[in-house]
Amino acid sequence: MTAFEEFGVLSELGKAIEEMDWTLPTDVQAEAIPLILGGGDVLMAAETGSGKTGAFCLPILQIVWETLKDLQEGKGNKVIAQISSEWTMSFFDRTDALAVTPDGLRCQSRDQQGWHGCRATKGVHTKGNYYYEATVTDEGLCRVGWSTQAARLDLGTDRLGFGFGGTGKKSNAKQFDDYGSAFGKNDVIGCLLSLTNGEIRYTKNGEDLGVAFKLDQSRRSDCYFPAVVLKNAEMSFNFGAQPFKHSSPKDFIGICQAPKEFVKNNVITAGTAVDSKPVNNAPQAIIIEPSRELAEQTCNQITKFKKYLENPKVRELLVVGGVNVKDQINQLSSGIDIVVGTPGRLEDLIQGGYLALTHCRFFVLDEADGLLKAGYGELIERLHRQIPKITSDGRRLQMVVCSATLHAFEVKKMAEKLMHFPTWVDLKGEDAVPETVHHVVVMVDPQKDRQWETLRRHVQTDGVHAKDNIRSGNTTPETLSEAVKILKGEYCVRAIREHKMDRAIIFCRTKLDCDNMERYLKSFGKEFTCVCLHGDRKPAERKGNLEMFKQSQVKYLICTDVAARGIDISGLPFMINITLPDEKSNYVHRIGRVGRAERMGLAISLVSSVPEKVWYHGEWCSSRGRNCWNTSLIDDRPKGCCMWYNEPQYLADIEDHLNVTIQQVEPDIKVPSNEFDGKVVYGQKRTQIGTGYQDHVTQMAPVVRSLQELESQTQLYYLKMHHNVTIA
Ligand SMILES: Nc1ncnc2c1ncn2[C@@H]1O[C@H](COP(=O)(O)OP(=O)(O)OP(=O)(O)O)[C@@H](O)[C@H]1O
Repeated sequence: MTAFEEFGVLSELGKAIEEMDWTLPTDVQAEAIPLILGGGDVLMAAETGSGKTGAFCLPILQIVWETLKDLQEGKGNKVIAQISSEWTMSFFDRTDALAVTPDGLRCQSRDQQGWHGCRATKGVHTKGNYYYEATVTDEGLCRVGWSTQAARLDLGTDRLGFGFGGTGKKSNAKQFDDYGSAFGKNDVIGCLLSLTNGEIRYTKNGEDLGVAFKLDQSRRSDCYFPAVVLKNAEMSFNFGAQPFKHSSPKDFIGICQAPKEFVKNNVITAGTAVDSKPVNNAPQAIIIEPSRELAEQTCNQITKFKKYLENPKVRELLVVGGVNVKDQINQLSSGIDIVVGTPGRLEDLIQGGYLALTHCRFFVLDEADGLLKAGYGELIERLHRQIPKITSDGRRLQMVVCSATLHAFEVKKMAEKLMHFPTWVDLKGEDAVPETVHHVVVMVDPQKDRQWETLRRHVQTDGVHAKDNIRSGNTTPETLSEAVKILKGEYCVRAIREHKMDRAIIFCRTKLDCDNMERYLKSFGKEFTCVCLHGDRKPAERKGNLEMFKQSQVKYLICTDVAARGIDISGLPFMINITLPDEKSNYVHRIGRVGRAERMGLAISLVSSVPEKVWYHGEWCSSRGRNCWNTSLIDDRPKGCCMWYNEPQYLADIEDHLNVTIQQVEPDIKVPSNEFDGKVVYGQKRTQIGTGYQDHVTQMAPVVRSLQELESQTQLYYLKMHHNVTIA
């Protein structure tokens, strides 16, 4: 049995994992896998390269496969049997996109296009006057009332259903007539059925709205069930088990007190109800990733894990922008179980009706803080609203949210709003850098280092100073800023040579900086082979370039923050930050491209000691940077597209956030590795794995000894005081 199987992972998955040389689960995997398998919502905060992808992909893949297997064996609907002795809304007599909470007393549908309905587990017949309350708990369209078992779930659209809607209309047999007044959020609608008089009436916040319907004589012996239909709305129900908000009108009793002989159970129960069979374009899991590269990487990981999961096969699909959408639509319609994608394309397919959320039971936000900071919060909420909170086979939607920098305000707010009693898997309690990453900064000071005045070959700069009249010899902020840009190119080459970097990822601030750096490195010929990865490169080129770098066909990958998160290049030894990111969490992600999976890595950040003028194209820039030469500052009038970048401030912010002082090295970029780990070979597995247990024991021994002595003294005192024992 593999170590993973001990955590409840299927042996088929264990076999695939073994082939990948994963002998032991990482800490985050050991904690998160059982939680997800157990049905919980999880917030997973763990350092870069600690194996978070496996921690959510493995249990999800397992549950998806087990569900498919159950269906194949005809056990699909077995999952829950609703407690039949209670009056609740039915988990079974409902349409797919309507969710019922586990207590059966709240219904929700987040489909904005269609109506979705549900009936109660019991109904009344023959005799008596009955009352229940329905409260609007969220904005949207609702219709509530009574229907027979044979009525359509779209209440009020046939002769057997009687509804009162939020727009102030009553409806039966598709006839909508004015009645009472409109109602909305927080209004309490009382639904009254008098079988004695053959009448249906309603109250709104306790006020009687009068008779709404008279039941035909021929229909009086039917059994009537509380019923609701919702369009992007939510209602809660009280059948009388709790005190009513407005006491039931005279001669009416709470429906849950109806005498047994006048009550019938809803015949649609587990086993006969809504089919939980998969619908082709309705996957069981949706995983959202912030970049195409990361989505592809996660999807590939699933493909590797499922190698031995046979009969049925789990079908995964990558849904990202920049690729032919028709192929994705075709694959969706031919059947899919797990979808991994970027937010924009996912939403396009969902809104177009090509991807349905009705069977989704896992909603995963990888790099969640990044998604939220990139402005996808609303999109995430929109999708979450459309996913039924209880799936068609009666299981609760599970949300998994992860990142190496999950300790962000936005994440906590979102978790409170969308997640269901989530468990934090948080090994450090704050954003942290793995011990395998040796990160240092080099100050680039153009006043001390005047090489820039004489360098014959240097990197082409970004042109922000085109109109700034810069000259060597003068010391204007503009000249020093230009000098920094030139020096940074030089320092980058120096870092590469000093550490004999044959593989490194180099982060620049802008796409233009990347292009310039690429040209500069290429100017050295074969010594520095490199490729570029940023948002202006075509998808095929991006993919090809990343692959070339992964396969070591080129030495350097030059990229913007598009590659900061998640990208996993095995054993990558070095990274260079040409400029620090202004978003502190991205520092953690960028340097986390090295030092992954227990291998050592060196991250060098170049930090300008003087302000550096840089491009900053906001929404006011009509071309969003392409061929924009507006070198005025953003504070100028008219507004320009440049700003002064204060790197020492960003460095201080990062140090403050991580609660560390980052080691500074001299401009010769010699890194004293002894302070880190004298025997370090970047790119290799760390020599001292684990907690340094032996050292630990030696350190702790005297403390344990003195504790033991204290304990023994205490016991002696106790015996002396209470039993008057004299001990020699
Ligand atoms: N149990 C394991 N044993 C050995 N290697 C593992 C194990 N789990 C994951 N890995 C490897 O560790 C590397 C990092 O994993 P992964 O990409 O999931 O990290 P992550 O925590 O998602 O990092 P990031 O925060 O940067 O996205 C991968 O190459 C993966 O194959």
